[in-house]
Amino acid sequence: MVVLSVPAEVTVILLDIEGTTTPIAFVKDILFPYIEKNVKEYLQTHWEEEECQQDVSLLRKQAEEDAHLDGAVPIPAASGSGVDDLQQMIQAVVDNVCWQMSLDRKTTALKQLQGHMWRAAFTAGLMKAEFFADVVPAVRKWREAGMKVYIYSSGSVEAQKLLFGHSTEGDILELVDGHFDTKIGRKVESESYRKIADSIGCSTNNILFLTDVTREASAAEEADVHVAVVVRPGNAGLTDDEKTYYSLITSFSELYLPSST
Ligand SMILES: CSCCC(=O)C(=O)COP(=O)(O)O
Ligand SMILES: [Mg+2]
Repeated sequence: MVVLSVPAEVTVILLDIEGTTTPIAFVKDILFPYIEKNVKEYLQTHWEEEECQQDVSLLRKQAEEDAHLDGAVPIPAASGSGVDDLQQMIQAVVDNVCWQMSLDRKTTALKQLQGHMWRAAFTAGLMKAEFFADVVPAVRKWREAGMKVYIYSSGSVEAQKLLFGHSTEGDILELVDGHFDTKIGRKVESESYRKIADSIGCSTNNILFLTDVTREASAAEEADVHVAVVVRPGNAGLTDDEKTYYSLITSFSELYLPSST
């Protein structure tokens, strides 16, 4: 078995979700289709609620920023009060959400709405989040060795908590010391990792970030965070240069903590 030694200065393990703790297939085949199938009905049912209106406002703001993009779907400002106007508005939001999802965009606006929609499905027991078999035993071991474990995902903090709270391994939320999403910054920007370190109260070089995406690994490394790229079934392939450059693991059990002999 390949073993990757965790540097002694590391006290925090920061985990990506999709492609790292959780199969991409779970996200692409279960979570995302749920949104596409239910978004219209969700908007029709919850439209008058404050939370839904905040989600729509954020999506509209994002749509304005995206106006220059090919195929972008605008969301008109709320105007008339007729039934037809409302249905047109809802359809514009649906089209915008589906357009963003077709590009697998990671905007805070899209992720916030998705998190709110998944709430009902997880709490009703309609969905359980999948984790790779090595994840929970490794996280338990790291914590026993004194490591802190945080999540940094493009999925909203609320969605992250749903996944960890309703998983095939049961409620494993207590295994996580804290959560970060794109509200702290995009995962491909190094400043986000500095802000995460500040928020945790450690130096960036006290953090080891595990992710499947090399652009994220590169941004973290630029901020002096230690990184390893996680290779899982179904993940995007890496170039030969990436395979040579990055420390690679295929299971969390390949991480060796000097303090946990
Ligand atoms: C945690 S919510 C479900 C997954 C998701 O929407 C997503 O964008 C995951 O991105 P990640 O940064 O975890 O690769
Ligand atoms: Mg990922």
